[in-house]
Amino acid sequence: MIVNESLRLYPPVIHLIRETEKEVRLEELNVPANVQLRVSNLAFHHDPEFWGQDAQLFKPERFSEGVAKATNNNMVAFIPFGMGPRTCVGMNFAIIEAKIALSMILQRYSFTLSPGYMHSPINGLAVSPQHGVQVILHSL
Ligand code: HEM
Repeated sequence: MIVNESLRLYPPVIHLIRETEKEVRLEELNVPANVQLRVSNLAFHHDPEFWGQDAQLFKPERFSEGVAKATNNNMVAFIPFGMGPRTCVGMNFAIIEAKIALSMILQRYSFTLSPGYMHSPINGLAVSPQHGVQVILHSL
């Protein structure tokens, strides 16, 4: 739940890139050939229409009954790893790695956010905390 909610609010990749091979019609939009389209998963992830008026809040319990329930079966509402034939090949690896790292830390420590932490996510190669994440570890 925590991993999913983090990926929703702060997807490391904020848009999916596609390029038209030939002219295509997207509803009322005519897109010529050879145009690069950037589809903002970040916008979908923050859309109150999909997530409610509290879309900006960190609420891991949204995912308590799984992704399908959280998104109301809307496939584009939550796509941190993209979708379709070019979906991320590292998705399972990345999720398992995050869970293993978190559980290794939580077996040994509890932690709180340092008062010095400044919330400032920034998009570079991937979204990351601009000033790092300072935490205070408490040995268990
Ligand atoms: C939290 C971690 C990660 C996130 C959020 C992420 C996200 C993404 C996204 C959004 C795409 C584009 C999908 C699309 O265009 O539909 C992508 C593609 C890709 N990712 Fe990841 N990724 C992550 C970790 C990894 C890891 C660990 C690997 C490799 C071990 C990996 C390998 C790839 C590859 C090879 C592609 C290109 C797939 C293709 O074009 O066929 N990713 N990823």
